[in-house]
Amino acid sequence: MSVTTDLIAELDTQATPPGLLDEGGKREVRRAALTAVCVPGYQVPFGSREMPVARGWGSGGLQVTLAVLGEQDTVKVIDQGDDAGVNATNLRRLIASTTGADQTADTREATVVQTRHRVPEEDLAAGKVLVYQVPVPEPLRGVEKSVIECARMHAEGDYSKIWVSLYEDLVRNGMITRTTGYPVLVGGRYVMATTPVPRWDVPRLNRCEHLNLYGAGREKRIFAVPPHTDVRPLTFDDVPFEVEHAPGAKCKRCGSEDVFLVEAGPNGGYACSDTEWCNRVLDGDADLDAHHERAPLQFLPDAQRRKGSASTTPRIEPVRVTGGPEWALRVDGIGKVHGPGGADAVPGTGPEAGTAVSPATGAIVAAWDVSFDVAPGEALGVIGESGSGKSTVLACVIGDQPATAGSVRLATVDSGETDILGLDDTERRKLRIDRMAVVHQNPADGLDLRVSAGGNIAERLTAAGWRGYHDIRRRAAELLDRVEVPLSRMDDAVGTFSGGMRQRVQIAKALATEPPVVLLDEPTTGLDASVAAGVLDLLRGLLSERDVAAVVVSHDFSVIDALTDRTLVMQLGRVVERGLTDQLFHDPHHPYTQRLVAAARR
Ligand SMILES: Nc1ncnc2c1ncn2[C@@H]1O[C@H](COP(=O)(O)OP(=O)(O)OP(=O)(O)O)[C@@H](O)[C@H]1O
Repeated sequence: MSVTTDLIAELDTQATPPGLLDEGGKREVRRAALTAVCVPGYQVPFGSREMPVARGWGSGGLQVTLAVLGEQDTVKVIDQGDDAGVNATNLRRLIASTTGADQTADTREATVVQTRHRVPEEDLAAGKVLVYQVPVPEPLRGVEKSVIECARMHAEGDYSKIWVSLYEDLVRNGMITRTTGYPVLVGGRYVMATTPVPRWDVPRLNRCEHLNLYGAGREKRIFAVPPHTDVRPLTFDDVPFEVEHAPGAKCKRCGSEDVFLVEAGPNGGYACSDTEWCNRVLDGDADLDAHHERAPLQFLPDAQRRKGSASTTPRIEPVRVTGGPEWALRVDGIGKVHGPGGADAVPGTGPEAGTAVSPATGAIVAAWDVSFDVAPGEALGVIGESGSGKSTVLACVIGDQPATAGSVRLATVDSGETDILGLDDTERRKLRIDRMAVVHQNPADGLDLRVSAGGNIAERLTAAGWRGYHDIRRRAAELLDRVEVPLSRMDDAVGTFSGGMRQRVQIAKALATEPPVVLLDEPTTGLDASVAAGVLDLLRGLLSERDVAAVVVSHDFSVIDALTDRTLVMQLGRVVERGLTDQLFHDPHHPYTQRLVAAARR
């Protein structure tokens, strides 16, 4: 803090205080803060300026405070809960000397309070502003590394990864142990990190009277909880949110029990974290009844409440339609051209031309004019050598690649009337929750290997709206049992599993929401022959006992023969033969099919 201290000493000698933040900068902060107030919980980007404190140590909070303070304001700064700490004292003096605002240590007198770790025990009245110094604004940090993916998840309200992190915490510790930065749903829309306050302060934000402004200098974000906004801590229906509290703990100095307590030091015991409140209680200058009434006592830990309470989450029924088309999935004329020309690149490619490369444009015609449908309870095989275009067709169907031509319909979407290729990315991603599941060749593409087997299944279930912790565990156990993963491994990270077990977990996850369509991309490639045979057996059983429509993509006729009823044979992006799998296997007509069958028989 020596830079800050020197600066303050210099500022103290000047008659007219200079500004630390130019007026343009303040305006930008105020504009961002206004947007943040209009969209509660949303992180608004702003052009964070250099401040005489390190980024991550309060520069965001300082900029917000400087931008909102006027000369008639009175500012208070707390660090941890204490007005007298070095950081708090220096920031308060710096703010007062550069803005002309009055300074105070009394929350009742302050119009703007800057804080790092606490909401003051004295509730802030309407019209007051609480500014937070935010070190980590992103609630998805820790569950998602990509900033772009975090933005997508916020935009789509896709918070299943946060739910999985809460699930994993419960599995490991029997309770949610997360302390600061507890995730909350603000205004029913955005998940926000309540950084850096303890869980004790989280319920106190709900429908509070004052304005909360959060400034993150390093991450260049401002967000807000305006007065009277709903702030709900994320928790499962059957796992109550709890604040930190040790039974019987009270402040050694003032005797308060209904406050946030910290350990008192080497001699043990507890003390108020909010030193102003503690002093006022000792001086008889605190409204104890009003404080007690608003303390988050209904959230005190209660082991009885934690055990076996029933969830209110209704069971999600498999999505099925009656009276619609006979097929569950219908693909018409799918085509994909990599490179220039679109449909104009197609002539001169395909099996007859002996190439997938367009003579006209040089583009690769990965697939063209591929059509099929699959009925509930039926499995369709798509077979071809490497490079024949089968994965491309699958990628177009699931939305991983935009198709150049064709249409894809699901009976469960608008009774098959809507071409799902015309839906936007968000809508297509939602279809993958309970309408259409994929089992990837590489389990790492379908699973988070750091998360437990149960947690991976929980991700799909929470995305589908499941909010009962015990229901989720029961469902995950049922599925893992069905795919023959020992239940003793349910809470182990999938990264510690063998390839065959990972594939089984991926299959369990794909089936978790009973989707009517399942797409399997080389489901046994990469597994040892005996392990692959076990997975094939399992899939055969699962597909026959469920009313799903399956598409199985493989280069191996023995996989197709084991699982499917009908098959398409693909070569250089085109379907060259189709028919009943049995027939194709025993009486292949096309020379290419004959080669594939011969290879499988060898
Ligand atoms: N992004 C891309 N850019 C250019 N060409 C591509 C791209 N992706 C695939 N291709 C080409 O499209 C053709 C079909 O590829 P695809 O991966 O669909 O075949 P596949 O039958 O699934 O093969 P594999 O079994 O090896 O995955 C191949 O010639 C491939 O090189």
